[in-house]
Amino acid sequence: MKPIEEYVVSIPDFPEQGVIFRDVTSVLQDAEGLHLAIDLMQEKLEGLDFDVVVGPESRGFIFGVPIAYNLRKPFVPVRKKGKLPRETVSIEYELEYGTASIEMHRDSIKPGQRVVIVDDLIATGGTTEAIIKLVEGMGGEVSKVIFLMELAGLKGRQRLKDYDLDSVITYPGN
Ligand SMILES: O=P(O)(O)OC[C@H]1O[C@H](OP(=O)(O)OP(=O)(O)O)[C@H](O)[C@@H]1O
Ligand SMILES: Nc1ncnc2[nH]cnc12
Repeated sequence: MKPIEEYVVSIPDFPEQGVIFRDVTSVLQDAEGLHLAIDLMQEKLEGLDFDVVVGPESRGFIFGVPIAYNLRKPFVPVRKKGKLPRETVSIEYELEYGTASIEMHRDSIKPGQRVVIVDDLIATGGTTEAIIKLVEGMGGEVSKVIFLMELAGLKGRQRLKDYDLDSVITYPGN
């Protein structure tokens, strides 16, 4: 089997000049790549006691749900603004390119619950920082944050230095 890094196709200048887009679809469209990605991410949670997996729309859903299912945990989606039907908590944040607003249902995390956040990629860390604020605002504790890919040059890890963060593939730049 190929190493996981070889399944990722990198596209320069997408969606704008200067960004190197690390395309997760190239991993997903290969049966071995998909299997390996989920297994390697899940390994990062071995021995960890926690209550719930939280993942952001849309690429966080792809990895968060199978990991939650395999470990028999609930999955709580973080959605882009205006999609959730019940009472929400929301927050605005900045991305590597542009700004966004995300929401969670207000009753989705109970005080004291230990949360694992799962996403495909950390760039600036803005998305994860926003999710952490929502989770902690509801009284949850963030036990760990895991990614398939980390763009180390964008310093998301430093931004989230108070949290236990792990990734499968690290790119030194962006
Ligand atoms: O560390 P950051 O700078 O916050 O960037 C990383 C986030 O950006 C991407 O999602 P995006 O908001 O593009 O949404 P998508 O998954 O729907 O494509 C990616 O899936 C992460 O969630
Ligand atoms: N460089 C990048 N590649 C893929 N997804 C991203 N999300 C934010 N930055 C990204």
